[in-house]
Amino acid sequence: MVTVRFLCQFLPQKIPIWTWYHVPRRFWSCVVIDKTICQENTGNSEDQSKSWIKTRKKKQHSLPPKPANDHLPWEERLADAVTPLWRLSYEKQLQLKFEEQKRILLQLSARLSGDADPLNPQPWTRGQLSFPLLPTLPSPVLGGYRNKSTFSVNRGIDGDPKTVGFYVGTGKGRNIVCVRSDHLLNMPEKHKEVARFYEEFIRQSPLEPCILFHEGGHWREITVRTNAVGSTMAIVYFHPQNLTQEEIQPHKETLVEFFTHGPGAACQLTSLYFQESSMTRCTNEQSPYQLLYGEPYIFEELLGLRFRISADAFFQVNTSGAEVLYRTVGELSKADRSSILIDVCCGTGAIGLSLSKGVEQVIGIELIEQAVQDAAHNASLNGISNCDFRSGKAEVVLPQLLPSLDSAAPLFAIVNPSRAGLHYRVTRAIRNCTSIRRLIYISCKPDGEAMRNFAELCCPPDRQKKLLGDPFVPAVAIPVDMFPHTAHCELVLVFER
Ligand SMILES: C[S@@+](CC[C@H](N)C(=O)[O-])C[C@H]1O[C@@H](n2cnc3c(N)ncnc32)[C@H](O)[C@@H]1O
Repeated sequence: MVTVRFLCQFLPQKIPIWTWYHVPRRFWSCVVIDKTICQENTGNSEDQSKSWIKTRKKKQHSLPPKPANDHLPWEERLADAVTPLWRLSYEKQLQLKFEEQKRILLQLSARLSGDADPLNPQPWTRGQLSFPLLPTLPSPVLGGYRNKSTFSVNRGIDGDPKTVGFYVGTGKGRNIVCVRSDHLLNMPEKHKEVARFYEEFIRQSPLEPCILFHEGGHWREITVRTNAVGSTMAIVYFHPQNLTQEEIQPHKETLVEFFTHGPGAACQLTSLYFQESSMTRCTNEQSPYQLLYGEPYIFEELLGLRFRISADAFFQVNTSGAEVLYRTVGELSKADRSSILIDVCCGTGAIGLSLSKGVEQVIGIELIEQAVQDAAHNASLNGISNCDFRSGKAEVVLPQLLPSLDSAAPLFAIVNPSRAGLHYRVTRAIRNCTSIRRLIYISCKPDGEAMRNFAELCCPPDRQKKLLGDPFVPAVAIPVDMFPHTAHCELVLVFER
């Protein structure tokens, strides 16, 4: 490590990012806090003692430090943090993402094999997978593809604490700097514009920004959502600290005035929401999203369907990339008309609704109440009558639901959890439901908790863990790139038994 650090001093200043790509994970997770990619769930992992469903170990890489870019302008350092592949051709990005997914899947294969017999090496020890990994499917749009962005408020390059952008540096390193996002390739102009005007607004406001909750201050992040026809929803997050409703009210009015009749009117917001929140993230039930101005929802078109999206609801951030993802999932599902599709972590219902024509029934399960209401609304909005969306934690709903369906019709499941993966009760319920012969797992972080889920689905039967059904085996994997220029990639993994 020290040697590598030493040698790095002699490398040219502008080191292409891909030079470092062979040590991707540490590099990838280095600096940025991007809260808009996925909502977290409360995945819990009891029951992880058995050796081959191992608890995720702290990653042990003998890595060089991330490329020294301290000499670069802040904007470039931010681009390196948020969109670390931005210097590469898109072809090269896809190839690197493919290699990274392969690395993860080789890890999975090794894990499923237990302790490999050194006298009888398994294919994956020679870098081969036991199932096909298809090439990474590209995003149809490469620039400004995000339909949702969340901007932070923190100290900027000039030390002004009322700066709106993204972070370079880490909390741990106490070197966070908030940098405006005007140059980021994945961000549409409209998001940048709203962020700029929000900064102008909070700089005029007599209230302080909230940087560390316990240090006081009020103005927090802003989320911007846009759609293809130019609607723009902004959600301002505000820490109330000790202010009363009467004391907050004038600031809400000033915010509305600024964005409807003041300089911010240039953004042409179609919705302005305000959420008082004293936690990193609050659901609508914990602290209601208050509509200060405009339309309550934003609408999106996808695969010929129309979707209503509430402030609290998830929708994939790259709409045309999501079309590729859902089309791929549809092709892989091999569902027949008599089957029931269980759409676990269904959000606003996009997967289930897009596949509903080909199946007898769709049952979606989703934690966020507003998303469930959207999903039900979206079914009727599109004249679809065979979908039933249930609200609650999948780990509570699914173990009750599956036994009641077990012999009703052929079942197949699609799971698309947040980064935290599935609760073990979900994987156990699927594993023990003998009617489910085919499962599609869509993961935005396959080397995280999802790896534990894969092991739970594929391990030999284990009475102690109540994993009784036949094990699944991976059948095919397809990476789908929904996040050009970043290191993120969605992985679609089909399991069969
Ligand atoms: C990656 S999103 C996928 C949403 C949807 N499949 C789509 O493509 O739009 C994950 C979803 O899981 C939901 N979720 C998180 N934890 C959950 C849980 N324990 N039970 C049910 N849903 C959960 C989130 O609210 C979010 O809507």
